[in-house]
Amino acid sequence: MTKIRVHEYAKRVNKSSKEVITELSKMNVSVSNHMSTLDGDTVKRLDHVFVANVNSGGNNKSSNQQTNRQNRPTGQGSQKSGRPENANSSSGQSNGNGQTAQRSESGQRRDGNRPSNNGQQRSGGNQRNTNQQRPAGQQRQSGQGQQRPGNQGQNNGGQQRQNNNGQQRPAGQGGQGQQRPGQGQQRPNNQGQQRPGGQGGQQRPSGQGQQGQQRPNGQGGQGQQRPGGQGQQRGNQQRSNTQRPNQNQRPNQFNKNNKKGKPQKQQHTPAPKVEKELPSKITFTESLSVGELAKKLGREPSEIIKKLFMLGVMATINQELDKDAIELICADYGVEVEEEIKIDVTDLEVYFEQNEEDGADLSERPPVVTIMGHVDHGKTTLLDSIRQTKVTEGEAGGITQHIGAYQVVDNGKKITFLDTPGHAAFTTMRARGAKVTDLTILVVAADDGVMPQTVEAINHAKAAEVPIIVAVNKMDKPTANPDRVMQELTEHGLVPEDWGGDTIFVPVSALKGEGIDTLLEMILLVAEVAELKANPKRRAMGSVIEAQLDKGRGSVATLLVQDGTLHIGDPIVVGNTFGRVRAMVNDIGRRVKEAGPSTPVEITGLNDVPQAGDRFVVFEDEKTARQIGESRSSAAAVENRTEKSRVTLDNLFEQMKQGEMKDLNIIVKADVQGTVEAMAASLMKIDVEGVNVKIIHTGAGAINESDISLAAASNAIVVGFNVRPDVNAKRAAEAEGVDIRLHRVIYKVIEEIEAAMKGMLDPEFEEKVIGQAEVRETFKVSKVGTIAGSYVTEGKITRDSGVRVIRDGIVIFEGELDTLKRFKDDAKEVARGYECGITIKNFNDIKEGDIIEAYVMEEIKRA
Ligand SMILES: Nc1nc2c(ncn2[C@@H]2O[C@H](COP(=O)(O)OP(=O)(O)OP(=O)(O)O)[C@@H](O)[C@H]2O)c(=O)[nH]1
Repeated sequence: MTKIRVHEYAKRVNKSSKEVITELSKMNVSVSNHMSTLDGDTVKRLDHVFVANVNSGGNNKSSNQQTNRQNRPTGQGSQKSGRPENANSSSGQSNGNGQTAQRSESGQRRDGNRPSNNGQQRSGGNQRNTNQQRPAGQQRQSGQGQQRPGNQGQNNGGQQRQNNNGQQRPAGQGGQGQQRPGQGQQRPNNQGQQRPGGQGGQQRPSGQGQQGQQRPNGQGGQGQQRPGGQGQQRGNQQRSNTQRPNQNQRPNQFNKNNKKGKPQKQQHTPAPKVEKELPSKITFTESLSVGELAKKLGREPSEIIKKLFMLGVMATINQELDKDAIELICADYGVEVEEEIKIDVTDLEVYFEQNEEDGADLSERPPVVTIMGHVDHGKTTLLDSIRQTKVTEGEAGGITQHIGAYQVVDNGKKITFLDTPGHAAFTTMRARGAKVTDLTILVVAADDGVMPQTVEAINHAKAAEVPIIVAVNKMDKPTANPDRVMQELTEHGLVPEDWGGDTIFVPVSALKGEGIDTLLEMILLVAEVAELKANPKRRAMGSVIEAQLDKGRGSVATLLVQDGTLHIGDPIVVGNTFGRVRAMVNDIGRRVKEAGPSTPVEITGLNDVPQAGDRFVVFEDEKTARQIGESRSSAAAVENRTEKSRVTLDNLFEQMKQGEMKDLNIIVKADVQGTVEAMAASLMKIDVEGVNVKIIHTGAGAINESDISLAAASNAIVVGFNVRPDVNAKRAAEAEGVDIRLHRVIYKVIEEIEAAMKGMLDPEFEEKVIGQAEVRETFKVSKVGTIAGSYVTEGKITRDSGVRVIRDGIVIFEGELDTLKRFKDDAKEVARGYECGITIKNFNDIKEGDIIEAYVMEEIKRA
């Protein structure tokens, strides 16, 4: 015999689970609850108790059972084949035999009660139902008419109660006897709908009685439902009737919503929970919360939380999970995970990185060339010379116009020259992120040789990893000595091809236009080797060469198209500005409709003035361009308010730790070349794991603006040894946030940088320059020494300040101030704009024009 649960059995024998459990305990069979299973033996033993009781209950009972048994085989074809429990559910109407039996019972009881209650119930309105139920429940529970007057009283009113009681009490077993036929009747009622005809004929009389009672009693829905769902409805009603009394005993087994008339389904045997099928793969960006992951996996969050708990992670439903956690959980479910990388659409660099995959549509593009060199070595003359010889050649009548760049054609091939000579502009653009230049022409005057700015230019080009062609200029001059130039450049790593190196040297005379063709030829050669390519079919992108606000035309920007083709009307984002390309003018002042790769054009139509070096990108539609432009501009405003994160010795270790720094770029400036070299060599020897010291530029003399712009572009630190920054450099360093470290003792420089790299930099005091005075006159006074008649040009000089004497940008003495006087009186401090007399301890070699810098040591408050 199949195993059966206590409650199922209880239903089968029309008893409550409690009764069955009690009986079991009497039999010494221990069961924990109504869900416990009973084996065949126990069932037989129980049958012995319950079925025997039933049988002995009187004629009615036996007839009842007979009716039951008869009903099953005869009335319900489907029941016959199914297990008793399934009989009714197979008919789709009710939940199972056990339940049906109960329902039938209660329904029947109701019917049984009703005939005598009829009149009262009608007048009793809805209470009638409860009225009927309660007795039914009582009868069923006890079979002895243990009515609950209280309940009935509440529901039905005293009169009814009495009547009910009155009816039921005398019914005694007879009441049960009445139930049985009802039970028999019940089934046909339920089944009657399914199988019209069925046993309905026999049962109808009592069934009708039931209906007759219900209808007048205002259970309105029933009347309407009857055609389709009468049996169900009735069943439901009966069920509800049955439930109420049963709720005390089996609170969870019945649906309280049954008033709605929905057929109840198997609630006593909970169906196994059908779990959603797992997805084969899920995707996420950055992270997922536990709740989101659960949703994606189609699982309960609690299940995920449990799994996390097993992995040692205490999580809540809203907790964000990192990639590892997500992967672990998904691996546990056997689900594949993919992280979607979110692209910041407002980052224009992204578009530049993407364009490298164009493949088939790539075609050759003209090289973009910058001319650099020392002052007066002939950069402007060379640019003019190239332009005159080549531009006018092809474009007769074209009025050359300065738009910051121009193109020439040589041997049918174009070359684009950036018209702003000098490395300052070059580096400024680079500092803004623009990698515009493909090639640098280093102009060196043959009569002058390598000069400081020549070296600067070399280092700027090297830092930008741009190949160099050397134009040895002024070859027409009798004093020209190209060999000397070559010799000197060798020392800076530019070795001519003739000498076994790979640098191209072209002797030219910019003034006379000699050697220009060869120079252009060489440019094209280098460009060819570099295989410069672009895709003219795509939307344009590039960089701003220069931009200004024009009174009549508004914002005017010269753009260098680096890839794609720019058209009139294109929606464009330029730096933090946006708009539509309204008008385009080329380098010879002609209006053009489109501009291909490496072409410089001047455009109007932007909402604001961008900056040189800004990137531009054309978008599909104006709305996108506007959105991106606006969000960039607001982001830029926020960024402006926050400090720039250039490397400084103070944040070096932090940056190294975060893996942002692999090279520590240093620019070394010192008073004499020998010191520069010594410094550079010592710095190179610093050996700290994880970071290389890279000297990107060295030079003798004061720290100038160019050093700062190079430092800014290359994220470098400037180390000054016995030198000071000039005014412009100071301003630039402040603006760009470049760290300048000034020293007078070589080992201290090394020590400081090494300590910074090891994260041990812990200076307690910081020097703060408080003012500067210019020596206007000197007085030699015996015993006192030299008095410097000075004028305070900046800040203030105080009695207790330390001083430095600076001559031509070089610190010649550092020491203490001895006396500070205003006229004849000692002064505590002298402010800017006032004259004063200064003497310096142990130093009398002061001269007119010297700068006295006053400083104090301030304690640094560490964060
Ligand atoms: N003899 C001779 N003189 C030249 C040549 N190229 C330039 N010069 C002269 O050198 C001087 C400086 O030339 P620029 O072209 O202004 O030099 P630059 O490098 O542009 O100078 P800055 O703009 O000050 O950096 C001018 O007087 C030119 O005429 C040349 O090939 N031969």
